[in-house]
Formats: sequence, structure tokens, C-alpha cells
Amino acid sequence: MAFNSIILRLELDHRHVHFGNVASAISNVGGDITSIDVIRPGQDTSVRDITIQVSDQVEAQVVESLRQLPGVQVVNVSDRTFLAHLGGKISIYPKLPVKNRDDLSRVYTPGVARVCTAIHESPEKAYSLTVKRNTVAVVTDGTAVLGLGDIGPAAAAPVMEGKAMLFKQLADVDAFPICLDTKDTEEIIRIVKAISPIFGGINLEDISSPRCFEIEQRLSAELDIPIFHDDQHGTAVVVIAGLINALMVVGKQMDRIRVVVNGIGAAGVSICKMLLAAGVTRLVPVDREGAIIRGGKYSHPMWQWLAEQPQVEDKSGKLKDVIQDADVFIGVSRGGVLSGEDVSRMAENRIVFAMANPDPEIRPEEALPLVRVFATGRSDYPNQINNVLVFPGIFRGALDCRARAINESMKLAAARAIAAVVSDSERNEHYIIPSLFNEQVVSGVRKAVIEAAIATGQSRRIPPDF
Ligand SMILES: NC(=O)c1ccc[n+]([C@@H]2O[C@H](COP(=O)([O-])OP(=O)(O)OC[C@H]3O[C@@H](n4cnc5c(N)ncnc54)[C@H](O)[C@@H]3O)[C@@H](O)[C@H]2O)c1
Ligand SMILES: O=C(O)C[C@H](O)C(=O)O
Ligand SMILES: [Mg+2]
Repeated sequence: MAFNSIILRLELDHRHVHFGNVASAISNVGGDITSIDVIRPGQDTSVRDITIQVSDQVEAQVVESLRQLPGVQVVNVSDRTFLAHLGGKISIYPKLPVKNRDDLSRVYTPGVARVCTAIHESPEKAYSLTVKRNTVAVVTDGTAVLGLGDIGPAAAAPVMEGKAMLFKQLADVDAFPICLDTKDTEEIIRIVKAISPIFGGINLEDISSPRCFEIEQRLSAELDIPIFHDDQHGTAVVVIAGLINALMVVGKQMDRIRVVVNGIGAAGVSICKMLLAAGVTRLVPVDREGAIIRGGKYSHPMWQWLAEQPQVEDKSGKLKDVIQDADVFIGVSRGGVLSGEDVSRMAENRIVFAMANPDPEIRPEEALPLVRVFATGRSDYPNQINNVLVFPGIFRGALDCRARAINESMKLAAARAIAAVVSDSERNEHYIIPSLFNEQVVSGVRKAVIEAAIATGQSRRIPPDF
């Protein structure tokens, strides 16, 4: 159960209602008043802002019970989440002040022209004389936003702004949301290529599969800056990090476990690939129609690739059939598709990562009594397995060494670095993955990624601290 903090602006007619009636109405339905502000005092009527902590399940009831109360007018209901989004979440600030004409002639015309000419003569100077060395475009077409689906580019913006905010706060990367009003693969590739000169890297976000695979592959081949589809690789890296530690907690080994991955879209495909690279020998990929099986024929190119892998099982069935005796369930599909009854038929010491956002495949309250290790993608429960642990540090490292790409070695190094932040003495069922606020995460990922980039010939610069 998640708790929200909401602010209600109420106009009270004191001839019909006392504040005590309001307080009782709120607490009777489970709300907890945390503060009261008098906005407009008055003899007969007054306006007050009441801040209430309330579970999301009874939020509507609290508001409705106040609407029913004679003498109360609910002027406005605003929750703090919406307030935090007013006017957007990010902004751009200049690095130096322009106070007089002398300053102006340096940062703007005529001085700027000499700098332009220098870049024209030596294009690599874009890295030293513009923002390119520190910028990432967070590009979406709004087709697979969280688990909300195809909600369009404008509605996707709050997620993209959130990613940009976290890039800056966690890794000092200047990221900018780019929400494209097109679903056409060729057009997306063309636009991203056209805007690429000012960016040091491209983070593709919430673009649905299978188009996301072609868009990423083509851009990687045609541009010389790192292209990283966060939902694929950020997710796979953090899953591997969490799994390394979860397996240590339950005393099982990567090459002995049977893993069910539910939802073989952007995240699911990349997770499956990385599980195989990490040594998993029994893999069951499952999508809406059931298990994707070895030897099967699929029009989806990545499903066909999976069907050709020797580690993929050949037994068909729906999720409820194939979940039997699984050691690990990884969900990157939709909220609520896994039942407690399904979980109880898994092997002993089971691990469940229910990572659909915002609603996981199974609610923590239902799953926790049935499993040994449980994780979700959300920030309001322990063990948050979310790609936010990956994208800031991986891009920090890639930008600092001017990597051409983010390859498999760099991703595996990032996964190991995240897992290693949790020490042997700290690791337990409720702590398999470090917090994103743990500063060792970004610095550890950055270092591991730069080392791997240098070792695999991807870096174009050795950072001074190396
Ligand atoms: N925690 C994280 O860090 C994280 C990262 C990426 C994605 N996600 C979540 O994972 C989900 C998928 O994201 P994506 O980017 O891969 O989207 P996507 O649209 O590319 O893929 C979703 C896949 O799930 C399948 N699916 C839908 N309903 C299903 C069901 N009932 N059973 C089995 N499969 C089903 C779809 O057919 C599709 O193949 C979303 O909820 C997203 O929020 C979480
Ligand atoms: O945005 C998130 O919280 C994680 C992930 O990128 C998702 O699409 O769910
Ligand atoms: Mg995403």
C-alpha cells in the first residue's frame, strides 16, 4: 500500500460546520492530518489548506466524505507529486554571467565567431569548446512509457524529465528530454542523427519493441557516440547485479538455476541475452501467448534468436504452467499478471523480481510471505531494481573516456560494480541492491565502465584520474 500526501483547500461555512467535524470525517476514513494552514480567516467562512497523509486506496474516499459534509466546499485537491511537476522538473542555467558589453562580445558575437571557426577547422574541438562533452539526449516516441504503453510523446515527458533530473543530480550529466511525434523507425533514426552533433551520447527511452532494436542497431552503426536503449540494457545490467547478490543470499549458482522471464519486449530480450552471457543454462522466456520455445518459429527477430539458443527450454505452456519449479521469476511485462498461487509453485528459496512499473507483476504484500528474495522497480519498497542505478554512472563513464559505444564488456563491468557495492556483511534478503543515493554506485560504475572501455578499445580519451 502506497501513501500519498495530498493538500486539500477547503472553504468552511462556520454556521454549518466546525473544524472538528472536518477532522473527524478525515480520520474516520483513514486519513492523517499532518498540517493546517489558514489561507483566509473569517467570521462566517474561512479557507484552509489541510495536508493529509493517506493511502492511495482511500484517497478518493477522504475527498468524497468531505464533499458530503454540509458547510464544506472542496476548492482544490492537489497532491505533492503533481505540485512537484508544476512547470516541469528541469531548467537550463548559464555557467557564467553576462554583465556588460565586454562579456557579451566574448560569449556572443563577435568573440564567439573565432570559436566557431576553430571547431570548423578541427571538429573534435566540439568536445572541448561546447557542451557536447557532457550532454545526453533522452529520446522517446512515447510508445512504451513505463508499463502504461503507447501514451504519446507529450504524456511521456514527465518520465524523460525525471531521467534528465537524475542524470544531473547523480552524475552531473546534462541530459535533455526529446519527445518525438513520430513512430516511424526511419524518421526517428533520421531525426536522432540530425540532432546528434550537440550530444555526447543518446539514451533511448520507452520506445516499444521490436522497433527499438532496429533503431538502436542502426544508430549505433551510423553514429560515433554511445547509443544506449535504457529499457533494454540499463534494466539488464541492474537485473544481473541484483541476481548476483540474490543468488548469494539463497546459496544458488547462476549455472544451476531455472529462470522464467515474463514479458519479452525491450527489457525482456536484453535481460535474456545478459542472463545467457552470465552463464544461465535453463531459461524460459514468456510473453502474452506463453513460453517462447527452443525450435519454435517466430516472426519477431529477437524471439527467433532466443528460439535458437540451446539454453532455452523446449516445453510450451502459459506462465502458470512453466512457473512450476522455477528458481527465479523476472517480470518486465504488466502489473498484476502473477498470482500468489503461481509463486507458491516455484522451487524452494525462490527469487521474484516483479519489475513492471508503476504496478509490479505481483503486489509486494502478496508475494513477500511466499518468497525468499523479492524486488520491484519502485522507490517505495526495499530492493529497488531500477535502471536508475545504471544510466547515470554508465554515461558518466562513457562521456569521460569519450567512448564510441557502450559494449557488452562495459555493461557486465557495470553490473559487477553495482553488485559489489553491497558488502558480504551487509547482504541479506532485504538488501541485495544498493540505494541509488549511495555515492559508491555512480563512482563504482563509472570506474568499471572506463576500465572496460579502455580494455576493449572503445575509449578516445584517458581521463586524468586514470
Ligand atoms: N524496473 C525497471 O528498471 C524497468 C526497466 C524497464 C522496463 N520496466 C518495466 O517493464 C515493463 C516492460 O517494459 P519494456 O520497455 O520492455 O516494454 P515493451 O513494450 O517493449 O515490452 C513489454 C512486453 O511485455 C509483453 N506483455 C504484456 N502483457 C503481458 C503478459 N500479461 N504476460 C506476458 N507478457 C506480456 C508484451 O507483449 C511485450 O512483449 C514495463 O512495465 C516497464 O515499466 C522496468
Ligand atoms: O522509468 C523507470 O522507472 C524505469 C524504466 O525505464 C521503465 O520504463 O519502467
Ligand atoms: Mg523506461
